[in-house]
Amino acid sequence: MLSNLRIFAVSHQTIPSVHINNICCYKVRASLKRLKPHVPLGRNYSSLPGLIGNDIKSLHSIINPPIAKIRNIGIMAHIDAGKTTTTERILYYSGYTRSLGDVDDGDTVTDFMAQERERGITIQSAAVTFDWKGYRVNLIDTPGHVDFTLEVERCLRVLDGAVAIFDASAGVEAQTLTVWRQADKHNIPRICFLNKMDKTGASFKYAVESIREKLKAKPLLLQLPIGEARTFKGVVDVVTKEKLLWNSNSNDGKDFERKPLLEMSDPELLKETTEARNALIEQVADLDDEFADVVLEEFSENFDLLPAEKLQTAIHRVTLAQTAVPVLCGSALKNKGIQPLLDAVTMYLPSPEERNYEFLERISRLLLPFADQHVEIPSLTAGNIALTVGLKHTATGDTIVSSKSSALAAARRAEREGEKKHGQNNEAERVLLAGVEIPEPVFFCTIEPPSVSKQPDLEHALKCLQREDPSLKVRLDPDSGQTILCGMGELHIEIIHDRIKREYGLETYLGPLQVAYRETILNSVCATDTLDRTLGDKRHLVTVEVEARPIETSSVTPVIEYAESISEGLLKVSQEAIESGIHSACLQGPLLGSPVQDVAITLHSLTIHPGTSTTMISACVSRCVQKALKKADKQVLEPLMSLEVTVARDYLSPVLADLAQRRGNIQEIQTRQDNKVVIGFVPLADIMGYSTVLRTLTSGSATFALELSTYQAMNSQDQNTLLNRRSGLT
Ligand SMILES: Nc1nc2c(ncn2[C@@H]2O[C@H](COP(=O)(O)OP(=O)(O)OP(=O)(O)O)[C@@H](O)[C@H]2O)c(=O)[nH]1
Repeated sequence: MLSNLRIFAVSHQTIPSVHINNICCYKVRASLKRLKPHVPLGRNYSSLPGLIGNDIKSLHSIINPPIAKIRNIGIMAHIDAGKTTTTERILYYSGYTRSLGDVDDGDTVTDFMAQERERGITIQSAAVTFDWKGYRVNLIDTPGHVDFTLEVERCLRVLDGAVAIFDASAGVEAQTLTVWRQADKHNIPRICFLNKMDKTGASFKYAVESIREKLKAKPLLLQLPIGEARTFKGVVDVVTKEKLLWNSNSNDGKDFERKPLLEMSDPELLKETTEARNALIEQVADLDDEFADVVLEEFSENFDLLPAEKLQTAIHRVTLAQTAVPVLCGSALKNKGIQPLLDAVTMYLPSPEERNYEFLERISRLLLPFADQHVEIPSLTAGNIALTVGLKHTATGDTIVSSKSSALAAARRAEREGEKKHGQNNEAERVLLAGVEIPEPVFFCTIEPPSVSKQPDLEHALKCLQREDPSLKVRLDPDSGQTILCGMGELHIEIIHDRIKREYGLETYLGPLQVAYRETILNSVCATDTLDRTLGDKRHLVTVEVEARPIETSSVTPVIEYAESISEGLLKVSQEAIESGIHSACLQGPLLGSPVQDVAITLHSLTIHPGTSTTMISACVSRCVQKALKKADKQVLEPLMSLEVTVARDYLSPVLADLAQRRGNIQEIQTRQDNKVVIGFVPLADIMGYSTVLRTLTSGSATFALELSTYQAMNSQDQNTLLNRRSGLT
């Protein structure tokens, strides 16, 4: 079955079977005789006799690798930067070809159009597949000439990553800018390869600077060249502190030696590499909070102890996030630096499953429901209701469309037909079906698996249940590390508990049910804080002054304001760090550790020492806001429920008497036939276990409905009792 297949080009030949997430790349030629499969696809390869050219050595790539081991990448650059030469080396080292092709001799694999071979340029994108160290790489060599940008654009749509090749003597050239912008548009993670390091005038420093300045990208220097121009003989791997030297007697560059840099033999190079590695670690830590935490917690004293794998994983994440680009160098013509480039492709560029496409979701079966029976159907027309099976990323309340473009097309149609809903400006929003409004959970309790080994099973069960029921929230207690279940009521949590047992075969233990309180402050307060830490050679210094004041929003999302002097020059990354610090401080109030509601936080002053990481900015702002909240007069807010009890006339009095004891506030008593309907408000803390009590009071004749109305301030006596109870004093 063809499914989730990105078609790059169409062939008139029938393809026996195509596997998901491989790129299908048949060049369409006028004569079928010349049709050349550039991707050996699927099983039954033998059914394509005679289509494999003599220059193609390996057929082991027929076996389909796991998706995590696939890399769909493109090569892009300015004309003549060396894409085709680099591709030829890649094919040779991977075992795809037996000999090295040469653009200047007109015998390359990918430039196979007559015009391409004659002119030594790439016109049409060519695709090849090869294996490298257990990875399947589908590679597209794109044209560098400005006239063929449409071709580049067509390729970029199907790629997961790209290698941008530069002429190291020229740096960023005009066409590089164009394709770079196209790659930006398609959100393609990239690595840069500074080619032609052997050429007179080659300059690593200059090329890196031009990436920084012209492309406005942050280069991550993963290698340093050993020599330049005529003296270029290899590279240093900055991540592992090894030198890679190519054998000058070897014609094809297959042989090279990789050796750790030693103080004795290479003192200067080692010093330079250590400095580059430290700078790289700091740069990556600045861009990746997870890595920053690892560095700060474990390796801040000595970066040399940081394992290469940890740095590589973080570089992979940063590359994927496109907040920086790894830079490598070499000389394709002189056969140097290509093998580490291939390692970098598999290590840092994403697999298809790591990329977000517009529609990934797959429906495996379509069913018509008849109560608890289902009948499988092949298709469905608009207006019907059916069930689907196999959705992995969809949760209750989502709208599924076949693609973003079909959503937009539907929006345009809806607009033409005058069905435009008022107040919704975003085109895509207009086609969304009304989602479900998710109420705030008011109860919580801890949930524990029968043994630690069952924790992953519990997490899986809760994840599935949450997708089905968005009113169920699960979080981790930051202090105890326990899993907390937050739900709409006692019955809700009981049912979840029961479903985990029945449907997932897990016997779990629930802690006592607790009310989800909130907190607020009653007066304006200011606080200042300074965070000063030195990490490696780098000083992180932040000083901040904030004001917290009460406002009326009924929301736990704080309103954030900036003094004019700050907002002017504030970088987006710093602003995000500040806001994340404020949000995290407001999630755990000083009284009960509950979310803080109805506050505005104003940033009055902020000084950031150059080079300070965003993690440090966040941490300092968070600490300062917590300080301010602590200083203020505080108030606990409790959930107030609206209650409706339907009771037979004879039982009205005991029900009212009971509600009076529960701090109930009766608004109205209506008559509905023989019944009385009591409508009012009651604090949640006083209505726990109400169903059992009501059943006893009314001999099972009453029913009730409970819903969160608002959060109200507790009176000081009740608040003190609660605080004392929580702190274990009573
Ligand atoms: N000195 C030097 N020359 C190189 C290197 N790589 C490629 N060249 C030369 O640069 C010229 C262009 O190389 P190609 O590989 O065709 O470049 P391309 O980027 O594919 O060019 P288009 O397909 O036309 O965009 C050729 O003459 C190559 O021999 C290198 O590493 N060093």
